[in-house]
Amino acid sequence: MTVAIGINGLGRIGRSLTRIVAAAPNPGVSIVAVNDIASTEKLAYGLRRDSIRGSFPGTVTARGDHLVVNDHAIRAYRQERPERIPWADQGVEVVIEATGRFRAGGTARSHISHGGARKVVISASADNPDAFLVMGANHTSYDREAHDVVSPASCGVNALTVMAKVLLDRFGLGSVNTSVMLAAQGWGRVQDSLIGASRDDPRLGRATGESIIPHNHVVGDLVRVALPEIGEMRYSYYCVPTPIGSLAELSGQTARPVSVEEVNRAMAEAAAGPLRGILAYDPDPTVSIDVKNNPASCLFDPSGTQTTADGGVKVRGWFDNEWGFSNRLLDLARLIGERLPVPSGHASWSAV
Ligand SMILES: NC(=O)c1ccc[n+]([C@@H]2O[C@H](COP(=O)([O-])OP(=O)(O)OC[C@H]3O[C@@H](n4cnc5c(N)ncnc54)[C@H](O)[C@@H]3O)[C@@H](O)[C@H]2O)c1
Repeated sequence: MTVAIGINGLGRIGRSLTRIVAAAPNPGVSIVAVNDIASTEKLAYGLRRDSIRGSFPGTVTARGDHLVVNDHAIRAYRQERPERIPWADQGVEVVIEATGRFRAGGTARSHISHGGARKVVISASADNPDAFLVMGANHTSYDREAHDVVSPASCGVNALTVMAKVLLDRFGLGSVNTSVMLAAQGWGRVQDSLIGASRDDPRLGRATGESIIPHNHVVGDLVRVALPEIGEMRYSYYCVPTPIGSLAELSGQTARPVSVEEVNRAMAEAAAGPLRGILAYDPDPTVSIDVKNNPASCLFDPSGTQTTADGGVKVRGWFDNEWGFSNRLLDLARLIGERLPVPSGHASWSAV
């Protein structure tokens, strides 16, 4: 089946979603509507020209209130408030909320209560969603009746969680400490500017090209939401000036001493087996730009593995913070869209 999706916000994430869907031979989703505060002409330009990904491999034009991607016409709305977007008019089932402005579960819910969509996926570590669902870790806990607004947490959480899951399942894992180095974001500032800095942390308004900027991201708490067995965690998060490509490192204590070879074999087996497509494994010496366009949540780097005789372990993974995460958003939209509950009075509704 094909899930009809709408995207609110055609920025870095929204454009990645559009490119991924356009390039896939059988994406399982169809983008039927988008919304942004930018004009349709600007949205088309933003898809055609991209400083990180290069020119669009196909055609994108603005035609009235539609964005035409290759031969596919997408209704483009221009509303500033989520409750004003008439998703139901286009048959949108799942909205991907990707503006970064409406991260609160309550606000995002208006895509359903006012816009007529069935479900919402927030493209960020949202505030108070019905569930945090990390693909490969706890996505099977999705409850189609109870979960209307879900969040896949963040790109860093996804990268850490899949490595933690392999270690936890194979060797037991506790006393976990993590670091994420996140590539530049759209909200970053070229010069110091404290006005409009994201959230309350003034350091996020500092010039991104000049510094490694610590950030109080709740990454560890969200890994624990996906993997509660992991227990207490400590975590650090840094914004770094690379344009794309981010790094996640995780250390902890295994239940018994393990060797570097055992850890790397476990990761390689998971990447070829149960976590195929979500965890990738590459023994070639890697730097951050090498992960560009990689669709996995985490590209495991075996050269980063270290162990100690008393059960200490440290692992390293790379992730394309836009591309990998956008692939997970689409995985989640498919998972949810294919399990939509039957509305009362529709006994023979499909996709049950
Ligand atoms: N970029 C990444 O690497 C990344 C990775 C994971 C998660 N995220 C999260 O995804 C969200 C979006 O990030 P992004 O990098 O795509 O941001 P972005 O700034 O590139 O894009 C945001 C888009 O939303 C539009 N917009 C702003 N206000 C709007 C409104 N009121 N109504 C409709 N559209 C509006 C903007 O015009 C822009 O096109 C953020 O919450 C971010 O934390 C980003």
